Amino acid sequence: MSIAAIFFSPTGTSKKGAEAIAQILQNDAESIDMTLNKEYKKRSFSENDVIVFGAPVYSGRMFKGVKDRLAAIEGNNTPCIVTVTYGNRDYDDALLELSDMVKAKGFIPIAGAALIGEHTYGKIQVGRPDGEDIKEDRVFAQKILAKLSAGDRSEVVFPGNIEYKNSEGSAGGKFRPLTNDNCTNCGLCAEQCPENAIDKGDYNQIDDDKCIACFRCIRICPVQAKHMETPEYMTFAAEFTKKLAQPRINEYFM
Ligand SMILES: Cc1cc2nc3c(=O)[nH]c(=O)nc-3n(C[C@H](O)[C@H](O)[C@H](O)COP(=O)(O)O)c2cc1C
Repeated sequence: MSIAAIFFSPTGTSKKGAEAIAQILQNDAESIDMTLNKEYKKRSFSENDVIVFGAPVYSGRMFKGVKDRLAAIEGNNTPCIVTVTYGNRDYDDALLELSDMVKAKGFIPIAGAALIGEHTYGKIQVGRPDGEDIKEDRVFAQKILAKLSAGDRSEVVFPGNIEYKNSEGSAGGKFRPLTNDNCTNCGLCAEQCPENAIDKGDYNQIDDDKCIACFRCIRICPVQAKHMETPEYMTFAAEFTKKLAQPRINEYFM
């Protein structure tokens, strides 16, 4: 039996939840990071394996590129746990969409969760998932273990609209990070950009069509050269932070 966490996680919050759950199921669970847009090794899982999927909510949906990345992954009646992480606004149809996506690939969602993570924009639920969230994830994972050991592989039906919102799906956000004079041309941002949107010869240049505004480049830049400190963004971020101040709770389904 192999247990793996498979995730798309530009700023690392979805990774935390998926890995926390997978590690309770098996302490040496594999981590398969599908954040980058590249050719992934084909993987096929059996009915004896268990996969924990994780991805962020983008505009109430899955980012379109998640489906492309999952092309390399195949289940064969493989039980799975679907988790989405969202920034305290709402997860809308994203959990249902991820569940439908993996079902089409041969997985059986026997549990799932909509988890709170720090929002990419503004200062919303900063630091989440925190220690308390991870504790809750672990309690949930213990319940999954009990379900599995009872031989119960019943599928969970998740909330959401059958006709998902935003019919086009999510292509990401509209903000385009800038680069300041701190840049040392180390190239990390371009290497780690999930959609290869940053020009490898000129890190100032961002391909508008490719960038998904995930802000991974801002989070990982070792010298804080990538930023989004425009007056428009700062105004938006302050208002958004105020609007989403009331914390929501993690929701677990089994
Ligand atoms: C383009 C974009 C759209 C987002 N849409 C939503 C949303 O609809 N609802 C929400 O609560 N959070 C939304 N968020 C916040 C992310 O879901 C949240 O920050 C998540 O924790 C990021 O996951 P990651 O760290 O795994 O990349 C959005 C973030 C981005 C970048």
